[in-house]
Amino acid sequence: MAKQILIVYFTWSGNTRKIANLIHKEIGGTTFEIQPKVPYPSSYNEVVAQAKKEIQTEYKPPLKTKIDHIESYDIIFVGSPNWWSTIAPPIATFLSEYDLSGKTIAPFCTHGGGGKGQMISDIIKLCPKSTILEEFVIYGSGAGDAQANVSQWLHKIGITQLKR
Ligand SMILES: Cc1cc2nc3c(=O)[nH]c(=O)nc-3n(C[C@H](O)[C@H](O)[C@H](O)COP(=O)(O)O)c2cc1C
Repeated sequence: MAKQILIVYFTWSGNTRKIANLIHKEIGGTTFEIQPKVPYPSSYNEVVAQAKKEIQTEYKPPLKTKIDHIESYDIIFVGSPNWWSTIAPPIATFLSEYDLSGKTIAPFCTHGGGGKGQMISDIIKLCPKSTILEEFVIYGSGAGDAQANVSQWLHKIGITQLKR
């Protein structure tokens, strides 16, 4: 039976959504944009300050909506922008709230020059019982033109299931 694929991501300015859409274009599956119950401010300075506080205190913001039947998915793509060298807090909430043990996680991230930072080790910490595949990392503003890179990565990690 075909593996069930879920593509979960958080985005503040749209870059990570672009990668999620490119993954979906290649392999299909279900996409889900994680949103916190209380939206982040739209001002850059304000969101940077709020994110710093949340990350320092390991705050996990409540999420707006629940994902139904997470147990039915085998492979979960998890996308986040690099926020203060780690995953955005709503992604930390997602990884903590759902039981992802035994599942395969394919992380992807966009950044503003700092690369993946500690994002992958932080994902591993929150999902000790999942198999974490090699990550996809890209500079944020290049996200829209990344189809070839995304395709190459999907082949490398062996997920090439076609949309049906
Ligand atoms: C609150 C905040 C913190 C950020 N911290 C970092 C950082 O530590 N390192 C980095 O390379 N980029 C950082 N960035 C830049 C984002 O990672 C980058 O612009 C990313 O592509 C944004 O993704 P999005 O459009 O999906 O929100 C930060 C951006 C924001 C808004």
